[in-house]
Amino acid sequence: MKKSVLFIINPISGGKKKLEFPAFATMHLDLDRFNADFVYTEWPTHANDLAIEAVENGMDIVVSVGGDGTINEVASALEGTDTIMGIIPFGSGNGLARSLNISLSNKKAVQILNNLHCRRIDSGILNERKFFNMAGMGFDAHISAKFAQLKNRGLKGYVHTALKEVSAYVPENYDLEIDGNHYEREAFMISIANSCQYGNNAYISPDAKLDDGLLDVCIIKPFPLVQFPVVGYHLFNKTVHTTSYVEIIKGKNIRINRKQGGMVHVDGEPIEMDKCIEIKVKPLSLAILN
Ligand SMILES: Nc1ncnc2c1ncn2[C@@H]1O[C@H](COP(=O)(O)OP(=O)(O)OP(=O)(O)O)[C@@H](O)[C@H]1O
Repeated sequence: MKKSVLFIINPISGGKKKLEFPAFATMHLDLDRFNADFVYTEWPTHANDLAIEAVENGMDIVVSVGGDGTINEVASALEGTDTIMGIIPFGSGNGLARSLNISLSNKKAVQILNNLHCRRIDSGILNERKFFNMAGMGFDAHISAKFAQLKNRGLKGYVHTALKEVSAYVPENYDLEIDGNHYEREAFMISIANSCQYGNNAYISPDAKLDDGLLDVCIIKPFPLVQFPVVGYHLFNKTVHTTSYVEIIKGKNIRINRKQGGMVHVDGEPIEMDKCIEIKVKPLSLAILN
């Protein structure tokens, strides 16, 4: 029997037009195996509504056509259900797709769906908000909030925003409890990594595995601004965890107390939250075509 598949397309992700996508996907999809439908999101969070509806309607597969934010909305609906997720990377950073080795070529990404090969990955939950690639607080959450206001998405916009904001940013103090152990740290930012990278092959936690039942708490300590290019070099060289600026602690149950409430991000989507953050891992809770 043919599998029903719904493609949920974010028209703005990655700053790329996607008007041709349904015709393109139909051309490369194995139509002996799939009945395909396509829908464009019309507002932020719409992908989540559409994916919830698809699960209720008994769709076999829902494909996110977008970046990590779109994946987050779709996967949040699919996680813990029998509906399988597919990914066509069309974002700015594509962190999860890259970590899963899903090709950035649209044609190859569609052909991956044809194989119907499925794997399960862990997900994280941060104060009731699910995440699948990366969550965090501190500088990157601050940048996510600024970036969300930009019309011009993409790596260039992100780097430009980060460079503009970094000199004025003040590191914060955090109390952490990770699987019962306590730590007090001053940090430029804290990333909770399910996958190994933020996106664009910036590897914050090169050893992180998507299916090990663990999250990697990456504490990025304050560093002199002149070291910014050095830290950047190590990020892209998969060696940042060997520098004195990054400490990584793996765990399942994580509690982080800040001095005051502020921005947090889940898969790059900024959210204002209270000062206490509780994070848990849900092992192997999402099935993905890969
Ligand atoms: N029709 C729409 N109009 C405006 N915003 C939308 C629409 N559909 C989705 N969005 C929002 O677009 C934002 C960006 O999506 P997404 O994260 O997938 O792309 P990206 O940021 O370019 O890529 P990445 O996260 O991989 O860097 C999300 O916050 C999502 O809620």
